[in-house]
Amino acid sequence: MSADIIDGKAYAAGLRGKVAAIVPGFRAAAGRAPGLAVVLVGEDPASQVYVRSKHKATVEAGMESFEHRLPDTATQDELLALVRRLNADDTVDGILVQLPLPGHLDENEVISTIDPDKDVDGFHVVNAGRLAVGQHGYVPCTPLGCLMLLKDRLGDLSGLNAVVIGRSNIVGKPMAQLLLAESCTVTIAHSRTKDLADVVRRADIVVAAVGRPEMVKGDWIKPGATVIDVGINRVPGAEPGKTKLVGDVAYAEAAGVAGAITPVPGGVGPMTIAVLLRNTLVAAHRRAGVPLAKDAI
Ligand SMILES: NC(=O)C1=CN([C@@H]2O[C@H](COP(=O)(O)OP(=O)(O)OC[C@H]3O[C@@H](n4cnc5c(N)ncnc54)[C@H](OP(=O)(O)O)[C@@H]3O)[C@@H](O)[C@H]2O)C=CC1
Ligand SMILES: Nc1nc(=O)c2c([nH]1)NC[C@@H]1CN(c3ccc(C(=O)N[C@@H](CCC(=O)O)C(=O)O)cc3)C=[N+]21
Repeated sequence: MSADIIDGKAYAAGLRGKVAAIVPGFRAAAGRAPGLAVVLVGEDPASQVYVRSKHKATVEAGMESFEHRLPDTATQDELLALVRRLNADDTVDGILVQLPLPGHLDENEVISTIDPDKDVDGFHVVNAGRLAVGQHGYVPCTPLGCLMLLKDRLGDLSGLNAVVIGRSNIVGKPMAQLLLAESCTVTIAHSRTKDLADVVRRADIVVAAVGRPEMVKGDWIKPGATVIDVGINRVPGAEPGKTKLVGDVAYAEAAGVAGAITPVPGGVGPMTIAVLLRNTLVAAHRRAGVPLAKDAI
């Protein structure tokens, strides 16, 4: 048996296309384009790559991209001042501060300073609270992207056993909230979970967000289950000096058992960026008071 491959890259391209198709109507109604500000502190190479692909995708969708780069010597006060300036700037609908920040900076304080209505990452406690109680807000891009792939594949998720491995504020916890809101029976596993393999074996849906290369083995997967691999791990490649990306799931093994599985790369990663554009488009409509049909995006 061989699992269907869930093509996140193709789904994400479709979502970006939908966003791009809605932008002209927003421009006509609001007299400006939706705007996304991305803040990058320091020179981390992986972060630079992400920020560049976000910029490219934003511009391709017809939206305004404002990039702000600060040196890694930037102080907390300088970063907070920039965030406050972006909060006050009416042409900015979404603000994303690329994480992780250099160690001397306080991420929590930075995120708390972002206007929750511009928090298109969905990291502010106000948005985490809105998600927890079922109010409209902004949902973190990666778990929302995972949910879109799951619903596209499975339709109604109610009653399914879902296991989320990882309990971070940006992936695991909001993923569990979303699955709960879809009426799944949700288990959240983490580094202290006992008999993780047995917990995973009960799951109709497995979302792995751990950060450990190929930790989830094929024989942990219930036959026919849907496997969403959030992990992005850079490991040594076949040739010396080269690296490759692998997920948190042992892909080849798991693909022999699962019903469907996301690859790495080409699975969840591209969805994260597409959902960021989607969240920015929604923020622009809400902020400008331009109506957006509920099922438009
Ligand atoms: N595709 C994308 O767009 C994105 C991908 N990622 C990737 O997803 C992965 C997770 O990211 P993130 O949530 O930020 O990571 P964190 O490091 O914040 O969280 C990892 C979680 O995994 C748990 N964990 C660690 N070891 C084990 C173990 N042996 N068994 C079970 N659980 C374990 C931790 O448990 P505990 O809480 O007990 O320590 C923690 O809850 C990373 O590979 C990251 O690169 C992240 C964001 C976006
Ligand atoms: N404020 C903030 N918001 C984020 O959403 C955020 C962040 N900080 N910091 C880092 C993580 C990670 N993240 C990814 C985005 C795209 C891919 C992606 O496009 N991955 C491609 C491959 C990219 C490659 O080849 O390196 C893929 O999986 O196919 C991966 C990971 C967003 N993050």
